Amino acid sequence: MAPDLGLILPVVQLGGRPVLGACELRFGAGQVTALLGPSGVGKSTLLRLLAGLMPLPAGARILPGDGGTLAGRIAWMGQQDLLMPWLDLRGNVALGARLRGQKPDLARAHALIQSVGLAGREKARPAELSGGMRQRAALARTLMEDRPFVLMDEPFSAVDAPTRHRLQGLASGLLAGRTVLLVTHDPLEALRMAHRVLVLRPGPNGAVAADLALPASPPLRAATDPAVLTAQAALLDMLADAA
Ligand SMILES: Nc1ncnc2c1ncn2[C@@H]1O[C@H](COP(=O)(O)OP(=O)(O)OP(=O)(O)O)[C@@H](O)[C@H]1O
Repeated sequence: MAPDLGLILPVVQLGGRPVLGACELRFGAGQVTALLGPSGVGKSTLLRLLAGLMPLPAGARILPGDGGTLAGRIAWMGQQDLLMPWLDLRGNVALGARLRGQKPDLARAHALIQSVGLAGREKARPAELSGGMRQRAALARTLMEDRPFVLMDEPFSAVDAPTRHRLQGLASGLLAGRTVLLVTHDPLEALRMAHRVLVLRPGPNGAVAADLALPASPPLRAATDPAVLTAQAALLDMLADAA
């Protein structure tokens, strides 16, 4: 199982204004932690800081539970599939290794393509795939990296609701055992997939408005689960108040 992940942040300033309040967070080992909050609260900023896509402010610390660093141990999946239009599906899934000048493990690529339900489409270019298929390809490419930490920034928001529902199920199974941060605007997605939901709030006075540990039952939860529906209503209220 992947280690847990600690993050200590002072107030994060962007463009001369505070975005994320100071916080000390620990994301559970092998768990999915969902990050919700109003638009602009700093959810993507938090992921970008962890991914090294922006400089850490003075005093910030990233603390993987095994004492190592995050370098080379993060996979990223975003809202856009970022598939290369000139590569076929297999080429896209195996892209990371090729970019690093390594020989891709094509057997692994094939197995992942199968597990996301795209067997037989290996030669298809992205333009020949539906939006949901492209996100499944992006999921396979993310998992191809086989990293313990996975950062997901609204990974399913660009697809229709039934496709999103299926992708949540697929991703939950395939991400098991990894330490995942999932940014989403969708309370139901958070409640179905996550072990824990953090609601972020704007301003400098502490980044976390609510910290919900979800019932012990592992993801994926049923959308019809009464506990999920009650928590969904509470989260929607909380997000509406914070917006
Ligand atoms: N490089 C930057 N320079 C200045 N301001 C920035 C920069 N990056 C982000 N911001 C601002 O920081 C705030 C937080 O942005 P961020 O994208 O993290 O929010 P978010 O919670 O992910 O929003 P959304 O839910 O709309 O995607 C926003 O007001 C944004 O305009």
